[in-house]
Amino acid sequence: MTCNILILYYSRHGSVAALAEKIASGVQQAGAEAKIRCIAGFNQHTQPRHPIAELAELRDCDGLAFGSPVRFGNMAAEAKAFWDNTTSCWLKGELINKAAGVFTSSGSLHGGNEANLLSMMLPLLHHGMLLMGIPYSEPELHKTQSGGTPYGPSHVSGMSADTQLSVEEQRLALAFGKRLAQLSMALKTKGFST
Ligand SMILES: Cc1cc2nc3c(=O)[nH]c(=O)nc-3n(C[C@H](O)[C@H](O)[C@H](O)COP(=O)(O)O)c2cc1C
Repeated sequence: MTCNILILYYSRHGSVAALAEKIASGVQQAGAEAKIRCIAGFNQHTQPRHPIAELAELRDCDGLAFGSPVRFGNMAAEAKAFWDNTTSCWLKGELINKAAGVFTSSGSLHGGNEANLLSMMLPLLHHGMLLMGIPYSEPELHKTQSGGTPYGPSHVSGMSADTQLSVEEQRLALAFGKRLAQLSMALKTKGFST
């Protein structure tokens, strides 16, 4: 049985995209298929790093990782606009009982990355998704001096918008991807997710 995990993100400068790629590696290590798709910018003139997401890809996924940078303590407007266009999906309950988690990147350590992760969960809860994060059995959660939270993977990009992830941020993103894939496979095998 194949299990498709959609890694859906918005990123302007590449930090959230770098986390998406690490999460995809974790998904693949767990034996599931990782599909990375980005949300288009409102004024996008450059070629996106990954294909633009289609609503059908959201409908068809078995599990979802959703990423956005922090914008004034909240998700980017582009990411919010994507969810505001998912009413047809919500009306049919197409995401109910599918596993999901969130990831982010912020400029500063206390610039709202945890608040953003929590608020990014709200549309997923309205869609009936089953949210997961990162357990403290992951040793890097105790050690990280930058990103990586129990609410989901994160990166602190600093004033220079550095897209290089720390070792701990990378390992936590990988562990999150693996856990999301394992949970999605278990839900699908048991027939709990549709
Ligand atoms: C309009 C705007 C608002 C932002 N607000 C915050 C913020 O509230 N807290 C923070 O730490 N960083 C903030 N940032 C910085 C971004 O979250 C940070 O650079 C992030 O790593 C960008 O991710 P990306 O490289 O995937 O685009 C903001 C950036 C912009 C452009």
